[in-house]
Amino acid sequence: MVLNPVLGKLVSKRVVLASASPRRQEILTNVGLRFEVVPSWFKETLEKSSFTAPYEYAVETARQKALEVANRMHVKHLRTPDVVIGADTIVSVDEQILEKPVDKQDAYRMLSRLNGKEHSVFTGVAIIHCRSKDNQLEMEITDFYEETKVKFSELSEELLWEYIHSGEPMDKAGGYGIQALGGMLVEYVHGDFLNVVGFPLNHFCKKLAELYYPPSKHNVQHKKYDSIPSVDTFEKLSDGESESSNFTGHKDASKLDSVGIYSLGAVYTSENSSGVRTGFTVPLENQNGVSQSAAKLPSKILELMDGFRASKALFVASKLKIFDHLKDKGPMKAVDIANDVGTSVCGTERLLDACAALGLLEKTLQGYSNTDSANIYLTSDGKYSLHGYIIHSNDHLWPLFTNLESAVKEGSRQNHRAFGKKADDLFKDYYHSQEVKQRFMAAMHSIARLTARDVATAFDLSQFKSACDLGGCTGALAHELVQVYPDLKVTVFDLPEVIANTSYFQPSGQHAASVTFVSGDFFKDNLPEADLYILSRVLHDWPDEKIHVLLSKVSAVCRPGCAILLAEMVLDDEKKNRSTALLQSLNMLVQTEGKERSGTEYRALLEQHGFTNVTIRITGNLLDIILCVKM
Ligand SMILES: Cc1cn([C@@H]2O[C@H](COP(=O)(O)OP(=O)(O)OP(=O)(O)O)[C@@H](O)[C@H]2O)c(=O)[nH]c1=O
Repeated sequence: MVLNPVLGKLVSKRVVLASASPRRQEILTNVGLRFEVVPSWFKETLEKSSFTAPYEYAVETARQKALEVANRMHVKHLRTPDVVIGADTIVSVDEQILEKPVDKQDAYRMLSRLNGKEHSVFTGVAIIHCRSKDNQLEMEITDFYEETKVKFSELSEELLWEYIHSGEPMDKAGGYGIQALGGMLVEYVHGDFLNVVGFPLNHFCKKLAELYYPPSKHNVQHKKYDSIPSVDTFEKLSDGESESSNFTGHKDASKLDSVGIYSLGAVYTSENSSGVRTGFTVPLENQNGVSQSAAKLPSKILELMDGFRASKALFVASKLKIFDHLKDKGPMKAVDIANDVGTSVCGTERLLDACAALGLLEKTLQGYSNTDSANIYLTSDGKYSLHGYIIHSNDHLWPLFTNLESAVKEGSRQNHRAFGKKADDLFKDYYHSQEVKQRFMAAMHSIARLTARDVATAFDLSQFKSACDLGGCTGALAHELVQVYPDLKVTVFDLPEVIANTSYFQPSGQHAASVTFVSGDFFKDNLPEADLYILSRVLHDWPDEKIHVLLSKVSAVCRPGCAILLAEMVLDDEKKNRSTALLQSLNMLVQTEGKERSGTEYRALLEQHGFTNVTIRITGNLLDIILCVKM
């Protein structure tokens, strides 16, 4: 649950935490923020002597961490994040900056320096708002730092070594963790405790308040919040505001400009720490005149309750090909669109308005037109069209999901309830009619196009000369692979009824000849020879028993030095963090005998078939990638 309305502003945005620190992830998760974790590859090697104050070093490192991730995601991935958050925590004592110790001796040196003294912990934070315009990444960076003073007691050598041998110091700035055993070393803390742990949550919320809710014009002299505004302030300020997930052009940004806190391109403001804490409740009087707390809007729950309405609005607009119409003819008035697609004017107008409010369309005096992302993702011939998957979601997944309750009660797929017939396996359902088969193939093609770059580039695959994409359907991934690795030859292996229908999806181009199609059933038939076997979104369709059949066949033809590459949504071991993947697992429940699995579960499946050196790359996108070279 999002407790804080300021954090609520991030709910509809794609937020990325550019940090591998489990503490930062926990602090932000605990307050209900939803985000993806994409650890930064920025090496913390800035020249310390070039900074006049230690906090400047922390802020600059935080900026570089966040910038590296924002740039990498923009270049590598198809969806630029809306917000990237980076942070860097350092300990400063006697004008020296202490980061994470490299070994036990280093930890000892650090802790000895801190022994019996007061030191400062600085966390620099950078918040980058991103948007992609004409394929260029535009960023607005805001940053700040927080200082907390910590004093260590006089500690004996014995205790210091005992602490070092616990292993706790190694991944922590200054060589201690105040939140755990290291708490025993500390005499006092002045300032924000969470800042020491790795993330100054309070200051972060104030910064967001400043960004998203700048003071109103009549109050413009108060340029900065030194407290977090109360709920009613937010509601008044945010009245009528639409929460587009693709950042600006969005109203928040124009508000930022109008009050001059920062402006597009003019980058960032820094400020020092401000320690005021205030609560979030708004006092109200009940009928007896007794003060009580106002009910906070459970925005997350309301959003979930409405989720199906938004999905269905998108589905219907896609089915009616409204985005295709607007791409060719927009901007158009509702009445003209209704005439063209043969729908009622009043219904069409409501649908268009809802789509505009959801950020899918733009509404101006001239009429409705597509947003940039509608042109790319929602038109049926868009560069990364999701049209096929949206129609599949509407026509196939929607009826299945209406039977989710039965699926949960019975623990099994619901195809018979949704479509009135029982098929032995998943693909028989899809391939019983030409229409359903083509719809399903278009859906798989949509997702494969969108994810292919990640699958192809998560690992360097240039040592492989041939690959076989098992269940490779239309060949979308195969074509991406041969673009990235021009020397690679890829065989797409899929059921005969699929292979017979792939021609519609083939691109023309110089590498097209490097992709060939072979029909067969990977559970029964011989597999083509290859150096690399790829299973992208295949294993999640099947129960463990069937996966063992498939992996043993792959293992049998896989020579030493050859490899297997899996692309799946990989769950965290505790199965509690990735809602997209966990919902996908429900999707598997309603229609297959498969499920989404954790890294440990995939590792265990692979290891049973001689694939022992498994590397898992969490991409932060739709699919994570697992590579395993056979020894
Ligand atoms: C003083 C103190 C620090 N830490 C951790 O120290 C790391 C600092 O290193 P960083 O470079 O800022 O972050 P990182 O862990 O390398 O992650 P990244 O953001 O990917 O660079 C962060 O983890 C913090 O929690 C604690 O957990 N407790 C404490 O009391």
